[in-house]
Amino acid sequence: MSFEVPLLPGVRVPVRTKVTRADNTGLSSELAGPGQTVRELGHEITLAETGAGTLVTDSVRWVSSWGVLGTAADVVLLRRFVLRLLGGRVAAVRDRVARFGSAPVVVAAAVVHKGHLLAQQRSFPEHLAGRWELPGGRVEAGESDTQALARECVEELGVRITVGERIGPDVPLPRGYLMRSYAATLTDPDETPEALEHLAVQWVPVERLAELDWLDPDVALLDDLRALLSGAH
Ligand SMILES: Nc1nc2c([nH]c(=O)n2[C@H]2C[C@H](O)[C@@H](COP(=O)(O)OP(=O)(O)OP(=O)(O)O)O2)c(=O)[nH]1
Repeated sequence: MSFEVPLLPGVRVPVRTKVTRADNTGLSSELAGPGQTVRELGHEITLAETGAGTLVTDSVRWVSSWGVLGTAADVVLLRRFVLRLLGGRVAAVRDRVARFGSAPVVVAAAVVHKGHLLAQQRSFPEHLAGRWELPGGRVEAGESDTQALARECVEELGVRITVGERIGPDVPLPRGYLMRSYAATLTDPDETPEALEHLAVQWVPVERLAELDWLDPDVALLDDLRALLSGAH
C-alpha cells in the first residue's frame, strides 16, 4: 500500500507499507486458549524519501476472547484501529528520521591497538567528570566526520589516527545531537596518547570494557565495541 502522510502543513511524505503476516482478513490468528485467539497484524514500512529506503517492521498483537463476535469485532473495528495506530507510528517515525537527518553530529573514535580500546576520562563539565568516553567531539561547520575525528584526537590526545568504518548505530544525545562512531587505528603505532584535556586515558581489553563508568550514550555501543575488539567487524 502506498500513501502519503501529512507531516506539516503543505509537507506530505510518501510511505509504502506492506502487510507481512496476514490471512485473507488482513490478520493472522492463532489459538491462545479456550475461547481465546491471538490476532497479529504485521507491517513492513518503507520510508520512501530516505536515500537508503529505511525499512521499519512493526506488528501489533492482541488477544480476543469473544468467539465469533470477537472475530467480527476484530475484523470490522479493531483491525481498522490497529491500521490507524500503525499509520500514526509511521508519521512519528518519519518525523524522527527528518529531525535526525539534519541533526548536528558528535563523532567518536573507537581506536583499537593490539586488541585494546582507547578510552578517555572526562574532566568537565562537573556532572560528567570522572566518566569514560571515546575520543571525539562536535563536527564543526565545513568539516567531514573524518576531519573532525582527526582534529579532536590531535587536540585531546596528541596522536594521529586513521579512521575506518562506521560502527554501531547513531546514538541520540541531549539537545538534539547525534553521536556517530567510527573504528580507528593509530596512524603511527609508536605515538602514545596523552590526556591533554582529560583526567586520564587508558587502553581497555575486551574483558574489562563493561567495568568502566561509560557516559550513558556510550553504553548503547558496548556490544559493537566488543565485536570490534573481538575482530568481528
Ligand atoms: N567525545 C565524546 N563525546 C561524547 C561521547 N559520549 C557522549 O555522550 N558524548 C557527549 C558529551 C558531550 O556532551 C558531547 C561532545 O562533547 P565534547 O566536549 O567532546 O565536544 P567538543 O570537544 O566539540 O566540545 P567543546 O568543549 O569544544 O565545546 O557529546 C563520547 O564517547 N565521546
